[in-house]
Amino acid sequence: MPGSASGKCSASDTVAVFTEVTEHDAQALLNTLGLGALRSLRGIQGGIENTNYFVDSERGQHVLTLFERLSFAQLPFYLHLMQHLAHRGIPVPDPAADAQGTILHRVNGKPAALVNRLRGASELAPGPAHCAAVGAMLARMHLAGRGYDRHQPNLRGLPWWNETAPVVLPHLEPEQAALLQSELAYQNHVAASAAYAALPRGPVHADLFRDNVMFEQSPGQAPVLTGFFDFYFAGVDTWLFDIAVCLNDWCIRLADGQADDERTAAFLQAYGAERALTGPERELLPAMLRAGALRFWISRLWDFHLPREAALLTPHDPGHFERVLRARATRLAPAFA
Ligand SMILES: Nc1ncnc2c1ncn2[C@@H]1O[C@H](COP(=O)(O)OP(=O)(O)OP(=O)(O)O)[C@@H](O)[C@H]1O
Ligand SMILES: N[C@@H](CCO)C(=O)O
Repeated sequence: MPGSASGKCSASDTVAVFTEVTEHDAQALLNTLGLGALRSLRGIQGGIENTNYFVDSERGQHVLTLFERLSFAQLPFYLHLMQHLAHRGIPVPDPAADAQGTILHRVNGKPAALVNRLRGASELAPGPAHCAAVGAMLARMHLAGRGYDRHQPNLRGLPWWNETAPVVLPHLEPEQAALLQSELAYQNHVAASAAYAALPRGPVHADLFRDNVMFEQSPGQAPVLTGFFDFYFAGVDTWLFDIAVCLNDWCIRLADGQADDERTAAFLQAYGAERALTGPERELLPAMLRAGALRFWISRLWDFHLPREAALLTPHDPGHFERVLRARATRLAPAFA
């Protein structure tokens, strides 16, 4: 298949990279990590960026990821962040270390990590209780990220929007191009403001959509958040940007891109109970909601019009985030809890 000598096609006969891992390869890694005998190994077909396997060992249930795009040089920031957060009680996958403390490994020539498997499942139709759980855990994660000593900017931040907008603009209708250019100009203006400079910042997830959170749910009980995962767009940015990305997914009606007030209030109230927003954060929330929509509109346009080889089973709909941006640009800020 194109782009992956060792790859095979997924069930949907697409060209996403998927590297075969044998039981022998998996056992060798488990030996390195002191995790005992392999009990089972099963490929996960869901992902579009990486090769993922469920691995059961004598010591527990894990997920093995072979990174198809990220390099050995890029990965330590993400993996050590996950370790830092996990060791501070945030439910995120904790990369298993060998006797020397190494958490980035090599399997079939690819960079690889083995993490604990989170219990539960994603909730793709969240209610206020799910949004509250995500808001509270996001605030706890931000606070737990203080003191993380590696630095990598959000690689999908303002400089990337400025670089990528000219690449996608030729593919847009004039009215869409005007919206993109005016919003970009506005975001450059916001980023140069004193209020923006005063925003608290640190490591952020930056892609905490519904499909990157797990819950366990029993009938009649409140949902229990069992983990955040897929940290491979994380970087150092404003905490408010992370909040905006979440509000734009968890608290939006997917049908029309409009905010859902009840879910928004639940999210913000729960976040604020763990960490009160500062004055500049309250001031800039409407601008950052627009920034969060712009970020995913641009990346989806880029994926849609300039698909990379061996990626993207189904490009996400860029029109959704165009609608979210239009809605955010014409609506007043959400009420604060
Ligand atoms: N630590 C984990 N615990 C439980 N399940 C996991 C874990 N990591 C990944 N998964 C499962 O594997 C699937 C694919 O993982 P992930 O979303 O990270 O794939 P990806 O190809 O890296 O990224 P994406 O498709 O989101 O761009 C997830 O939807 C989830 O079901
Ligand atoms: N969450 C992104 C996909 C990349 O993880 C999107 O919905 O466009």
